[in-house]
Amino acid sequence: MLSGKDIARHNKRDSCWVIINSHAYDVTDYLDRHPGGPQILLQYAGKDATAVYEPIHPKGTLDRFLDQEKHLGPVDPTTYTPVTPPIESKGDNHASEQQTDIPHLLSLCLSLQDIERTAQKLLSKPAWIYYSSAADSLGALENNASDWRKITLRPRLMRNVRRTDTSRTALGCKLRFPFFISPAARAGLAHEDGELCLARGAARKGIGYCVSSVASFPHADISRAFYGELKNSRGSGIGDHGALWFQLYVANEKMVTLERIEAAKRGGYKALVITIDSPVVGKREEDERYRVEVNAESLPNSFAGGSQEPPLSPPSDGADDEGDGPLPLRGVHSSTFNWNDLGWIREAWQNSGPIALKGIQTAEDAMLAATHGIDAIYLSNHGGRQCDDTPSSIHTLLEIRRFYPKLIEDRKMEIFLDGGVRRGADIVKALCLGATACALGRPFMYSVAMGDDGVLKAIQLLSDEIETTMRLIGATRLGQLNNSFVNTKRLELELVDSLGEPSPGPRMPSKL
Ligand code: HEM
Ligand SMILES: Cc1cc2nc3c(=O)[nH]c(=O)nc-3n(C[C@H](O)[C@H](O)[C@H](O)COP(=O)(O)O)c2cc1C
Repeated sequence: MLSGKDIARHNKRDSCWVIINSHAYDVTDYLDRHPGGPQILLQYAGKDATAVYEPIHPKGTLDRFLDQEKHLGPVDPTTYTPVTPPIESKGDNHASEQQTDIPHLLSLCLSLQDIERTAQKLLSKPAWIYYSSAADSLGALENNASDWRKITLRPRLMRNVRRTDTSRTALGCKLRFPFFISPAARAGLAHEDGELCLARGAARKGIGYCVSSVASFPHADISRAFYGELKNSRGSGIGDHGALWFQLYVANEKMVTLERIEAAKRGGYKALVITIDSPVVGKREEDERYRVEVNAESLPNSFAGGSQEPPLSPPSDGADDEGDGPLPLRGVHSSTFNWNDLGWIREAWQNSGPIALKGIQTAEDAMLAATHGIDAIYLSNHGGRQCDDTPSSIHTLLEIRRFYPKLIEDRKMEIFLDGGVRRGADIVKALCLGATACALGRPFMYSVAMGDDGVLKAIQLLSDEIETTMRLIGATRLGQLNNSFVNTKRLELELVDSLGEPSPGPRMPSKL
């Protein structure tokens, strides 16, 4: 068995070992390929990195990304000092007492905002920061929250609205309600069952769940949880509704992307939702601040004199157009991914279901998606976590309506929206303007803090609100919703006067 002393000797760039969960790993050759950058690995060179590693990486990361020969074996735990994050692990409340009374807490949740407030008390500090953070000055996040209110409803009255039908088909799957769970990484930070809670909840209630590439559980387990629950729901009339889709991040290494697509096919995921808004990861300052604090307190000397870069700053000077060389700053996913990569992705997916592009923020890119034969566009600014001061998805929908109305009228491409959706009325507004369905990210992550019951409650709250709003504006079926039910004037004042060229710009062959 190795000892802490053996590991401590490998504390430099030319030989860098770390301890994770009492096992040693040689990451020397992995330094420049590490999506979180080499700096953070070098800070922990020769030391125990478990406390920082664990909350960030999905289970199985070491097996998937680090060659087996670099797994050096167990380290005697009496021979080194584990580094633990000094910051208290829970939020600002008595979480352990409260966790025992989840049913009571849920009974007090009458809206998604209530679920968020309750989750803030239950979640660990790193989980709360990771879920709630957004990019830069939070401008995009604020647009997401405020734009829904700029559209008002125009109720038509004196209609028989006793019975409503809220079902819809999206990406070839039947849904009981016109919303689904947005892909969000690392649900395991909120609950030990993480994504499994979301999968079971979606199946039980007959809604869609688009699972992140970066899930805390293997995609096969999530799919088993979903289809297992769907089978149990048969007979209740719900079992033929519900959908499991796969969100794809195109990775720096083509092999990793191909493996993800294979996992999606094997797991019976019915659509591929490719995220296009993340050539680099946004500058989320709360996340970065937390890491700096943890590192500074665990390793007091590593920031002496402020001379070192914060951990998420790998060298950016060598980034080039060829897709090789060091990763660009915050280059967690592929930064060369472009329209010409759709060819090999399609080939690998082999028509296993529709393909959607997630992260469209302009009418030009919506048009380009149509010319590339994409089945669905998913308007989103990533919950304000990527580029700051970007338009909300409902703003982008209005832009498309103004400049390319045919994209909506033809109904050849389905249209999804997410970002700041917190009320059933928001979803009704989007549907009035031509959206197929809406999705929610953070509210569902917060609901996971209360396990399966939390997820079911979030779905129930939202579906109740949709039905009530439909009745109050005089609609009984989703097909009846149209733009006469909404006043969009305020938000339309903010639209651009003209568009740029809907061309992909300079010719960009695939570099992957
Ligand atoms: C030892 C083997 C390691 C492997 C194979 C590995 C692998 C990965 C992978 C695949 C990602 C991308 C995950 C994603 O897309 O969210 C990542 C991100 C990251 N890793 Fe590691 N990692 C290792 C060790 C560490 C250690 C020891 C630390 C810190 C002490 C660390 C800190 C980070 C950070 C900060 C990110 C960026 C997370 C984000 O902003 O999304 N990693 N790593
Ligand atoms: C914690 C968190 C993790 C996310 N992870 C992913 C991801 O892995 N893939 C992706 O395409 N989008 C990801 N997103 C963006 C969501 O899919 C979605 O666009 C966003 O959360 C919608 O905004 P909302 O949180 O206001 O509902 C993430 C969002 C959050 C909050």
